This record gives sequence, structure tokens and C-alpha cells, in this order.
Amino acid sequence: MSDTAPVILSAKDISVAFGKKQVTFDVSFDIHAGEFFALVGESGSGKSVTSMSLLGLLPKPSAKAISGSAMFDGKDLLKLPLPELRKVRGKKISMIFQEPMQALDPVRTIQSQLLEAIPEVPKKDALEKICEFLKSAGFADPERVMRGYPCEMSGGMLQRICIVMSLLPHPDLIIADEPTTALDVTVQAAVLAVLKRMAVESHTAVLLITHNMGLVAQYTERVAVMYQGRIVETGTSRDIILHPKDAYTQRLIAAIPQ
Ligand SMILES: Nc1ncnc2c1ncn2[C@@H]1O[C@H](COP(=O)(O)OP(=O)(O)OP(=O)(O)O)[C@@H](O)[C@H]1O
Repeated sequence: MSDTAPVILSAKDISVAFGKKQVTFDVSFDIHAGEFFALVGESGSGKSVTSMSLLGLLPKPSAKAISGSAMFDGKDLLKLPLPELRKVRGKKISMIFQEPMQALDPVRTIQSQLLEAIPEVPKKDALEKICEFLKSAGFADPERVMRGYPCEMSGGMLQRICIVMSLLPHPDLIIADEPTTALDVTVQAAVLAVLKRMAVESHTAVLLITHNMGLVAQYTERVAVMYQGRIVETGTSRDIILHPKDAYTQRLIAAIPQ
């Protein structure tokens, strides 16, 4: 996806404070339709706070201490009343978390949870669609997965199920916050490859939150580098990795395993 694709999310000057402590400072970035965009930076740099502010997911008192704007679908997400924001969440913008169990209920079948992602689709069509998506996510026997419970699956399988869940409503954007950090290294690449391929197929943009510049190099088209609550550099992942201007970006790149 190139810069010529329309901008679907425009974050401008987002600053968040918890009490007197300001943790992000004028964070701005644009995400284009269908692109894989990364917000990269070390732990505590403000990546999650930024993405959670977009969806009104920050704990209540701090919600009052957000400034800036995040234009999406003609509306400013930072100013949207909660009921309207809830309609956007999970439909036009979905999320994948580090821990798949954050999104899944341990005592319900996978099928019943996936059906909930597309309540407006008639059940028979929804089941067909779920089956097709599970196959696409690498499950050879989707019916068996659908009958199963989360505890019967490995971490990698659960995260692929979460990818399916996030894509079922055909969102414009998926926010994936460290989606592979909790997984074995050998499984990480497979899960991200599934996310990338399925997002491309459905023309869904992905905001990947990560501390791992290696993943940025391998999977994303554009990147914003965050350090101590500020964006220090934004550009195409290729340009930034080949010609990093900022000293912090240079350190992140030096830490990529050969
Ligand atoms: N609920 C909160 N109350 C107070 N401070 C918070 C809260 N949530 C986050 N912070 C602070 O905001 C800063 C940014 O945290 P954030 O979680 O966004 O970083 P991050 O880059 O996503 O790191 P990580 O990868 O560890 O999640 C940190 O200094 C953190 O301590």
C-alpha cells in the first residue's frame, strides 16, 4: 500500500497525562487504507497509551487529560461519546491484544465467540464465513476448532483465532498491540504472517504496536518511532531502517538480531 491510498486515521498532537505526569507529547501520525503501519519503541515509550486513547480505553480519570484529535471516518474519536465509540470498536476498528485470553472467554466454545463478532449476519452464513476464515488462518479442521474451548488450544492457535475474530466484521483498521510477544519465537513469525496475509486479502489496515524493529522490517510498510512519549521519526519502514536519522532509531536497529 502506498502513500497515495486515502488516509483512514489521522492522529494529531495526541497528549495524555496521568495526574500531573504527562506521558505522551503531541503524537501525530496518519494511517492509510490497507497499510501495515507500526508504532515502535521501547517499553514505557507511550505506544499502548496512544493506541488505547484512540478507542477510549484509558482508565477514566486520565480520559479527561487527553488532548489532540484522531480523525476516523469523518469523526474525532477522542471526542466521540462512549456509545458511539463502542459502535466503532469491534466493527470498524478491532483490536488484537498481547494475551489472546484477554479477548476470549474460557468457558464458551470458539464458535459461539466468533459468531458474536458478526451478530448481524444470519447464522448459517456466519458459520460458513467463520469456517472459511479459520481455513485461511491455517486451521485444517475448522469444525473441530469451532467446537473446542480456548483451554484446548496453544497460544499460537488462540492468537490466530483472535485474528479471525478481529477480521470477521471487515474492519477498516486492526490495532494489534504486541500480538506475538507472549508467543514462542518459532510461532511468532507464523502468526504475523497470517495477520499480514489476511489483512491484505481483506484490504484492512493494521496498526502494529511493537518494541521489535525486526518485525517492523519484515512486515510493515511505514513506521513511527516513539521515544519517551514523543514520535522521533516517521517514514517508510525501508527508509527508516536503511537511513535512520534519529540516534534512538539507530539503537533500535542495531538491536535487531542478525
Ligand atoms: N493507568 C496508568 N496510570 C499511570 N501511568 C500510566 C498508566 N498507564 C501507563 N502509564 C505510564 O505511561 C507511560 C507509557 O506507557 P505505555 O504502556 O503506553 O508504554 P508502551 O510503550 O506501550 O510500553 P509497553 O510495551 O511496556 O506497554 C509509562 O510511563 C507508564 O508507566
